[in-house]
Amino acid sequence: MAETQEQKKQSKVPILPWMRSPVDVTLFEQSPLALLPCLDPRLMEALQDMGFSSLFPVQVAVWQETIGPGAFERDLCVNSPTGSGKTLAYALPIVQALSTRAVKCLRALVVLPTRDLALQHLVSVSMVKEVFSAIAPAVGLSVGLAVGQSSIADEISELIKRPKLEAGICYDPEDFSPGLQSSVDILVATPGRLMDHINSTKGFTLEHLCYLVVDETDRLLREAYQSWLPTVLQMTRYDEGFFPRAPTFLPLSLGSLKTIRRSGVERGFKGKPYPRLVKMILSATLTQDPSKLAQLDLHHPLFLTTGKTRYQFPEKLESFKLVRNGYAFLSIILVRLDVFRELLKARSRFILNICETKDKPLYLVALLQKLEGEKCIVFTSSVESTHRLCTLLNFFDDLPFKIKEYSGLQRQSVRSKALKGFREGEIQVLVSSDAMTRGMDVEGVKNVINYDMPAYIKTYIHRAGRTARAGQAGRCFTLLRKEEVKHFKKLLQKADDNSCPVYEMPSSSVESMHSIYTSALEKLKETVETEASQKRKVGFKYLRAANPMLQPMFQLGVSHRVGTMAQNLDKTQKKREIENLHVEQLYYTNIPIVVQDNYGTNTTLSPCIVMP
Ligand SMILES: Nc1ncnc2c1ncn2[C@@H]1O[C@H](COP(=O)(O)OP(=O)(O)OP(=O)(O)O)[C@@H](O)[C@H]1O
Repeated sequence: MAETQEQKKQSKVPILPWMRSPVDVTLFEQSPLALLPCLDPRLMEALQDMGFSSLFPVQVAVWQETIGPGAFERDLCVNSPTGSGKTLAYALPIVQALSTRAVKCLRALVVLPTRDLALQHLVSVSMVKEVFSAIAPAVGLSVGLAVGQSSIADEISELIKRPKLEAGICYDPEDFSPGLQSSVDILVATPGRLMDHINSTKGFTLEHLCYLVVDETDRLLREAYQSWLPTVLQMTRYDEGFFPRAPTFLPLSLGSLKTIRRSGVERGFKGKPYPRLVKMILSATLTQDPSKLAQLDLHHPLFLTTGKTRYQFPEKLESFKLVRNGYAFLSIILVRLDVFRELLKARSRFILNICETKDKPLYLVALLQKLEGEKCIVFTSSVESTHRLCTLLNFFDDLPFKIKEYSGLQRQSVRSKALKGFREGEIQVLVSSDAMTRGMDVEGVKNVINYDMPAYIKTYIHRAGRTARAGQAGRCFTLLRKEEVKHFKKLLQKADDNSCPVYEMPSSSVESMHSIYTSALEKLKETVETEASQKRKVGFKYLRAANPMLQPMFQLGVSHRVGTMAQNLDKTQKKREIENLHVEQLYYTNIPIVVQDNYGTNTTLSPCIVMP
């Protein structure tokens, strides 16, 4: 078969030698649980309780290299499409391997990206924890979570067994108590919280760690977070000689922590005096960049991938594009001319943005109607447009499906409720920003709609991957403006995919909605104005709460509120992703307010709205 353009391009990109001869996951068959060699019967039962009767190909391939003949001898790099079952692929062998452990201590660490703090990562990280929690107790193992969902004090009491002392933070690294033990065998963590525990939690140690999983590696390697990766690697590195190697780069606060791994053969690495930390890295869009992969210090890595191209879509995913029809567009413009003139006069950037979206909302509504209430996720490019679009859609009267928004602008409780409703089928359409693109697993999502075209192929892959999961069929629609068509074509070529036909949407299906659209736009305009004035008030309210008396509370990790606060205060600051800050300290001065993030960067919040 002739090489495609993308394959030719890829062959010119320098890749690491071990990546040139991968194990092809497509050559593996789905395997019934009963035929899986060495599977612990207790785990088989747990899997059956989850409703799983067989393992997917990627899970079989990883099993072969871990519990099977591969015997964990090599580090694994897995590139497998969204929804192919990567989580269980690493969870099952780790749990099986640890099932014979005699003493409880932290032996497996799974690190996932932070993403929008307090938003998506909590969902996807919790999902990873759910998978472990569904199988680990069957063999007497326990699983913990360190993601900043609860206060650090609560987290510590979950993770560390303290015979006499109550939960608390160790501010003095010298004050190391040997009586403390890990309550968990497996920890699922995000880098920020992991570093908090490494730096401050008495009794938290990685010295027994046997397995390190870096899920969604490409994304995680972008998260430096106080050098979490080199720190973890350093803390788990055993000394080849007899004398402990002094840590060379660790921060002072880590000085008292043990960085030399215990020797032993407990993990059964034949012929090796010291246990090697086994690493597994996984993604649907795994990086091939040698410099990035070098950070992981992989041991004799084995590359497992699906198919020939770097980016693969799920087998049963169909992609379509919706391109604006010239006549329909013109007629809509004519009908809405008055509204647009009005809107253009307005100064609010929200309203100007509405103008830019032109007829897309109408096409979206027509498409949703055609999909007849099937579960859909509609992706937009920002939290603001998520909110506006969802508000607008809800002004279309009599739509026969329920639409909710899912974004970082909402309170956590509201978001959780929306997601629960969506999972349970009470809500059929979820409008979301890219917060939901990675890792999110909601059963029965039949369609993904890119209301705004994704800028990168990786974003497209992860968005589209919310459907067609676990071997199910799914469709991905992308709404395109004329000027976007070329860029979109190029984008798909990166995944070597030219099969994205135009989805026919007759102009008649949108024409009948003109008047209702006009009135919905008017209502949206009013809502946006009302919300803008409310937001100013909210700014005052939050700042009043930022009283110096509350500082200890923030230091104990009640930090999301500060993030939310910042988000509500200043739109330009938001661009710098203030909502993602994990705030360590909050200083209150009259003017201005400064928050400090995990990188040690101070960010000044707009002083003009500070209440004395
Ligand atoms: N052996 C199995 N049998 C049936 N369903 C499975 C099996 N393994 C995983 N699943 C289901 O497949 C879905 C996708 O799994 P998972 O979330 O692990 O995929 P993934 O490859 O990590 O996807 P992403 O890259 O999008 O995070 C989940 O709903 C999971 O419950």
